[in-house]
Amino acid sequence: MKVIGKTTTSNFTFESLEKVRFGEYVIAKNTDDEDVLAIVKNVVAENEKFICEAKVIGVLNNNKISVNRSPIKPNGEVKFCDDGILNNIFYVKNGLNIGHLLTRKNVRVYLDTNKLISRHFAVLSITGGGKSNTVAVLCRELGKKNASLIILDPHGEYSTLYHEDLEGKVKVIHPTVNPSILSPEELSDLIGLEKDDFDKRVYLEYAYYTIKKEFPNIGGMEFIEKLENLLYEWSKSAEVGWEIKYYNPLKRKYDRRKAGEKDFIAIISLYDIIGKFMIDFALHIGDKDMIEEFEIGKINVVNLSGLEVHQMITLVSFIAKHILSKRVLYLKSLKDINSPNERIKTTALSNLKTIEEHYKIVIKPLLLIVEEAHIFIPINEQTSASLWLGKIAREGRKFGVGLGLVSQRPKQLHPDVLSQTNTKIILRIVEPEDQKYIQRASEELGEDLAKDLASLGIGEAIIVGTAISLPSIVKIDKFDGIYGGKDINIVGEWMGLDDW
Ligand SMILES: Nc1ncnc2c1ncn2[C@@H]1O[C@H](COP(=O)(O)OP(=O)(O)OP(=O)(O)O)[C@@H](O)[C@H]1O
Repeated sequence: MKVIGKTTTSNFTFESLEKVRFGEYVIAKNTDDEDVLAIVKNVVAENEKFICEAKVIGVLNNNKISVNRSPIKPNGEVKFCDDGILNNIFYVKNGLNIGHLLTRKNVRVYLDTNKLISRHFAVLSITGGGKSNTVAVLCRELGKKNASLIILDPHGEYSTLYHEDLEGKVKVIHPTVNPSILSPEELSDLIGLEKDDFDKRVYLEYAYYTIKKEFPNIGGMEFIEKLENLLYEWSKSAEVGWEIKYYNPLKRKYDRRKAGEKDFIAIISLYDIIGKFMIDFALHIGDKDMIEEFEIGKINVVNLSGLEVHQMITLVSFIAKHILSKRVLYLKSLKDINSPNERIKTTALSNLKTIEEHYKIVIKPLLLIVEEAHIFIPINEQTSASLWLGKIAREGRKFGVGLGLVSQRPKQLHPDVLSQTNTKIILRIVEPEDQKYIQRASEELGEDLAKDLASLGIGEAIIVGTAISLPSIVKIDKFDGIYGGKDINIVGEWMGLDDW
């Protein structure tokens, strides 16, 4: 194969008598006689020849790639890059072995585990493109490294996650929340109060602090029942225009408030909402703190299926907030135990004891994978979940809390958070708007790769970012275990009716 026509430092054309495919890796010499690795970006068949346009990747030395500063030697020889060189380029020690180069079945592609997690990542594709399979393969690889994972799973796709390498490592968590450890704000969100429903939110807060004051040790459903009873009493007082007595935590004393018609309406509708919440959410109200259930070194799958969106958002916000804050507190306490200040040291020791007893998962770095991330980090509003997931995206790297966003609606994802995901695993994206949106969120995804997105097959991904040696098209392994992602065989189930 031979270079033809003019060349530059970044592109050249060559002709070949043997077949060359898009995405193929070749080596040519530059004018400093260095080996330059390039990737075929376009092939034109002309009579018996193939005219190929190649894009320079960089100068090859000892399997490392450096910037190419000299034009490709005109009329120089071009040869296929052999698998051995590519395997060395794409191998990463302690990396995640997720698949092979699309054009090279024998070249395995590894992702750098530390860079993938510490700098966050996103898995994006149209529905059916292979996101869940990709996440399952990542779990398989991370499980081998005893990773601490939390998967927030709105469709319950990972509750059936099984692989022989993950024996005993998958823990499915039925999301329960103890309302008495939520903030009044979180509890208002959880029962479905609108952000601007101030009247109800104020009375919920009054009732919340009054019950906390009068029954400091109750939790779970008992706490909600006490709230409901108090609201009922208040509604009776408000109905006849009496005063309402409530505990004010700021003044640390009881206050009184004259209740009128407007208050009565707010209180009685709040009472009804709480009653409905107790019925709809009963299975998710507990007196334990869900965070205590997460186990270190395991894949903790929080099955959110069956919940309403506002309930999912509140639970995800609660998990993200408490995971980050407990991890930060743990690391701070590890430093504070060496403080000369006795009070700081004692507090730190007590915090470490509590965390090591109840919240082991934050003792080591951990990864939070958010499926259907566009629900929780929407472009058009600041939800309580996006507040805390955004904090993890911005600050998590310092504390060893990684974020993995999975979405089939990239352009509905908040751009600030998507752009914080340094590595992008992008499966088939057909919508030009989605392609442009992803491109704006990741500088490595050049025009040439972006236009390939629509032609990717199932499980074929363009991977860009710091966790992969080179931006590449990778065929992700088909997960050789079980997860909930396989398509339902609709006609097979219908035809099976004959046997009913
Ligand atoms: N890398 C792959 N190799 C072979 N088949 C794959 C691969 N990835 C996914 N598939 C198959 O494609 C189908 C859809 O996969 P998957 O559920 O991962 O897609 P998805 O993008 O998560 O879809 P959804 O958005 O509906 O969850 C499944 O039947 C799966 O077995």
